[in-house]
Amino acid sequence: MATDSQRSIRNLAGTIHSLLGVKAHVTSTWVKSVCDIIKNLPSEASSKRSIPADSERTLSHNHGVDQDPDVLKIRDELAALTSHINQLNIQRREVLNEFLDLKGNIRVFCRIRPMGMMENFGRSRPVLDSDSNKIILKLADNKSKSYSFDKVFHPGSSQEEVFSEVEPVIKSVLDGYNACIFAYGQTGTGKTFTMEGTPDSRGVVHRTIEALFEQAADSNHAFVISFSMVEIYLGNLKDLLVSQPIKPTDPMPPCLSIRTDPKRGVEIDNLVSIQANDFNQALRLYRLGCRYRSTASTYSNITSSRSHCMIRLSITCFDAPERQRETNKIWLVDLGGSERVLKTKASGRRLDEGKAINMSLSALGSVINALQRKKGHVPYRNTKLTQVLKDSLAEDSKTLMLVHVSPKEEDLCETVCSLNFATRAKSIHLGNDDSVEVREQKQVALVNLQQRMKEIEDERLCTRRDIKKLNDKLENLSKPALCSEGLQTSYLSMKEAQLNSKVTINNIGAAATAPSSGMPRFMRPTVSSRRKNGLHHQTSEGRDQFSTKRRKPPSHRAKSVNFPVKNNSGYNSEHSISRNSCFDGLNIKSIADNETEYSQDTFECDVKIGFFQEQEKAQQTSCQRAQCREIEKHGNGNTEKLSSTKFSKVDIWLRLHKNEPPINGDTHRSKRVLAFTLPEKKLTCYERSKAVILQDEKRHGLTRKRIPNPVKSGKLLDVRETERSISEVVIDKPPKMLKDLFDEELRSDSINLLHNPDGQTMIRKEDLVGDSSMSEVLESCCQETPSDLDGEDHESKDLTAPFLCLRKGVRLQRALFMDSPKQNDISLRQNTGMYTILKQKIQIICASALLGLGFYDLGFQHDFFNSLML
Ligand SMILES: Nc1ncnc2c1ncn2[C@@H]1O[C@H](COP(=O)(O)OP(=O)(O)OP(=O)(O)O)[C@@H](O)[C@H]1O
Repeated sequence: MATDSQRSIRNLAGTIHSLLGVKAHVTSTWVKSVCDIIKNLPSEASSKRSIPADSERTLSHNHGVDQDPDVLKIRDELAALTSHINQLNIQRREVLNEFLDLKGNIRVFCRIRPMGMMENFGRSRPVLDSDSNKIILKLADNKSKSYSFDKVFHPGSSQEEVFSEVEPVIKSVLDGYNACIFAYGQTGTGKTFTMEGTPDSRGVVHRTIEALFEQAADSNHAFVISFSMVEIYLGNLKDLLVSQPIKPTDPMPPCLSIRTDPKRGVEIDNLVSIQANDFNQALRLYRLGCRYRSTASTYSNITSSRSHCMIRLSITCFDAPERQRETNKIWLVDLGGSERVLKTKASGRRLDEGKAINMSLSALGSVINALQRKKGHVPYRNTKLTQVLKDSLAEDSKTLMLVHVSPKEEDLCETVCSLNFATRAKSIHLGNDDSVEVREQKQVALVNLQQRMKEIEDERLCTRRDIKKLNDKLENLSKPALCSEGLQTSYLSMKEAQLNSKVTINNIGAAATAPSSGMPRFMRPTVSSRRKNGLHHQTSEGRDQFSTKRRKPPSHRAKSVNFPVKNNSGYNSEHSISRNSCFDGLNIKSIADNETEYSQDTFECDVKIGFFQEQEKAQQTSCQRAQCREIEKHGNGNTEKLSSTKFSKVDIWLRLHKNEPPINGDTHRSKRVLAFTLPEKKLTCYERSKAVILQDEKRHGLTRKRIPNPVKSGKLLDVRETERSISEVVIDKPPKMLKDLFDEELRSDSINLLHNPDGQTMIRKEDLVGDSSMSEVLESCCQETPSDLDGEDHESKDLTAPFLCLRKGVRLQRALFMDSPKQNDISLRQNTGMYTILKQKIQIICASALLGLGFYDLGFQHDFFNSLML
């Protein structure tokens, strides 16, 4: 017997190998420690004896509860209801699909933009009439033309109404179908308003993401949802989750190319795709992407999109064989507006952008024409837009087109074009060739299906209510019994264990759904119950996040990004400070120029102090690259290189992307402190190193300056205040330029010195970090703690004080010591670095070349140089 057990322990490694199928992690030490544990286990008899009385009672009690006829009855009922709701889910899916198929794979809605203030006061008159499915165009000579669509939204329609028509598609997406929702129309007709919305009336993107996460959490499957955002600008794909190069020396983002994967359909190589665990995370990513969208002011629209913006949500579900496919996607597309050059009076870059948009829209039109006429060849390859949308316009995908029109008379031509385009799209799968009889039959079938769907939904709702009631009943039956036995603790720990295990089981809504996802589906709280219990992930933060409107007048073009706030629990970019500044409508036109705005939030701040950590760019990019090469392991053990960059955690991505402070293990070199003087607070500024240019500071009353000699100006206290407040706000670092590299070299050898009232020279301790040789020299010259930093008698011996005092009479050997009374900053500099020499040489070469050219231009080539030659 003993030998048997010894043998089985010896074979343990092999058994574990075969069970896990992973040999790499099972080391001999690990096996030994498992053996030790097994050896030290008490014998069967003793273990029986050692069971505490409480546990015995628990077991017997649980046994008792299990045997309780009431409990057994409830459990049976629950099982029956669960199976019933599963049946209803399947029925709902089938009916919905039938409904959508009958409606046509491409469904077209039309939204009429309200007449704006300017138009009401102008001579414009509306030329459209509409009912729920029809638009009637009033043409000249009392003629009219009507267009019918799946739904027409009149100018007063709300965002909710629009989304209610979109929602069925989301159900299909969770059923594994590819889908595409796109907004089409003339410039300024409200495409971005529909897709993006405003903080008060959120658009389709926001609602779709929310509904997707809600429905995923509500389903009995675990979904993995990844977020990507891309724009097609001037015919090129641009990843909106990757910061774009601003300066020539900024690293170029990886090239995005489109290819067709037999399994996954259309794929974009190198496109960043980040797994969002909940709605809030997806929203953060969306917000991040919106900042880089290309927008500009045009004659027709002060916040015109100059590109096609495309959001992709990829949905993966491994445990639902009934789904159409394991991974599917939904594209949410805000197309650029079609525009007439004569009308928009565009020139330069605006003109190029307009041309590129029109070209791709006309290519989309060609694709739709070909699909409508059922041509063999569909010209998908003509533009990036049609290439990307190829599999979303295919047979088994659901496409929604939201065509936008203007009611104005002067836009009649564009309105007719848009409506014709939409009509062609609408007829792609419904087929114009259907006879009237067939169409009528379809209409009847649609009404029936709609009715059936409603019935199923109602039944589902009732069943869910019943399940909830039974669940509560069951819990009430077990809970008091446990309490009476004094076993509340073990009950709670059991619950806790459940919660912990569930976090790993369920990928969706890690934080918000955690407390429930380990339970069977019917026991989980619904989205609304979570909201009631305060567990819902969408807190007011979510709203705040969204409240940052993408669009800014071009005057707010800026380089730096947002200001994530550090809270007690760490850095949290969700607290980005974002107040939409009032828009100076009068200035807009004059500022409109050939620059395209990359919407960013720099100016939206009531920030007092900014601070950022300079992370190694190289480290960041290499890290990104490493993730680009992420390998996905499949069940069969094979590995496959993923086509797109995948980040499994949104927080890691955001941290890397925003240069947020490292959490663990990340290295960083130095800190920069920016401080601003706010007019109302008169908070003094302090800036330790080179200025970072924030273009819009002045507009918002922010001024930035180097602190004058802090002691002389009595501002030393403020410096310390600044020190204390550093942790409040984080801002991004602009990318480095060649010039920055020169400066960096100087900076590495430069130390800022300050003076206290005793005339002592002080060095910030922080400055000593990083350059060990310099630190040693300086530390040898320093005495700990300044005698009096702020005139108060407090803690002058505090070793944590941020300053060191130089001992009197010390001479620093490594540098030139400039101690002019007018000079506020005293710097030690060594200008002997490689970059400095290189810079000097380049300057000399440039100067010589310019001199030579100057002489040549002055005509010396004949007299001066020729005479030299002779
Ligand atoms: N249904 C609507 N209700 C209220 N305001 C609207 C509506 N539609 C559009 N607007 C307003 O009209 C203006 C232009 O809208 P928007 O920027 O969405 O147009 P667009 O079609 O996206 O233009 P472009 O193609 O140039 O980007 C915005 O100020 C927007 O708020």
